[in-house]
Amino acid sequence: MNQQPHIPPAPLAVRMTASGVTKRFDGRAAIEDVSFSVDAGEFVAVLGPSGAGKTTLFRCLTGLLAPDAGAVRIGGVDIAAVKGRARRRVAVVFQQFNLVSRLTALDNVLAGRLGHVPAWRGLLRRFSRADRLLALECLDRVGLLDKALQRADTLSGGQQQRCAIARALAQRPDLIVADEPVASLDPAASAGVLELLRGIARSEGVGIVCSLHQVPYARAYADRIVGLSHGRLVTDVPAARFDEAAFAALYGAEAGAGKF
Ligand SMILES: Nc1ncnc2c1ncn2[C@@H]1O[C@H](COP(=O)(O)OP(=O)(O)OP(=O)(O)O)[C@@H](O)[C@H]1O
Repeated sequence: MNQQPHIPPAPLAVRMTASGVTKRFDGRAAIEDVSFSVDAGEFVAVLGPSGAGKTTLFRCLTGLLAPDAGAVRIGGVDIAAVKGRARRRVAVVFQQFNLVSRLTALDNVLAGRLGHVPAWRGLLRRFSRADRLLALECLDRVGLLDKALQRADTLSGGQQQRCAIARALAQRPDLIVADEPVASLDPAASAGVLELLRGIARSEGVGIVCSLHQVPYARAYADRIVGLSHGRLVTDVPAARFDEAAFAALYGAEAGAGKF
């Protein structure tokens, strides 16, 4: 297998735009009037204290929740208006990887093709040669080609997350939404996964939105940082400009500069 697998990049014009997104529960806004965009090839980190609305925002970005006001457009399409397989425009990477433990890494990555193949093929796991080759290329891209036939539950945490990223890539999405993808990993594995995500944004042209708890990771790996506080977007700056004042504005001065 080639050292640098050729996975064709998503069209460069594609990006995510959230405009005026508001979601209320029992009349109370979990997020309110949130607007930001992600360009193709861009890695955007979402920061914010617990309860700020990150989960609600991410559920709106993936189309799982329909906003009460505003819209999320991916490649110009309102994601809340598309159903089922059409949601393949957005791939999700989860904190707990969400792999099928008894399946091989390759079979897990092939699950990323389910939105592209006829339902009967998916049910019978009859994937085409082209799909299998693409899945292998995605495993190669994340450095796991030699683990393709290994059961997912025999992989390390970092390898499992890489496998989940390969599954997301196999979906050929316009946007990858990574929901605290390193919260379950040790520092070395975390750095590897974030490095990989940043590289994928660059080389595959996909947009990446990634929630993180550790501010230093966001500053080190993201292109831009958006900050949510009490459901509102209070920060949207290039990562290099996210300074101690921005940190204090987001988390409160008492949060402690040690976390910066
Ligand atoms: N299904 C729901 N029903 C009622 N209230 C909800 C629901 N989901 C979220 N909320 C409320 O919306 C607000 C934002 O919650 P959300 O889970 O989006 O925050 P978060 O930033 O993801 O927090 P954390 O980092 O702790 O997971 C909270 O006040 C929460 O109680």
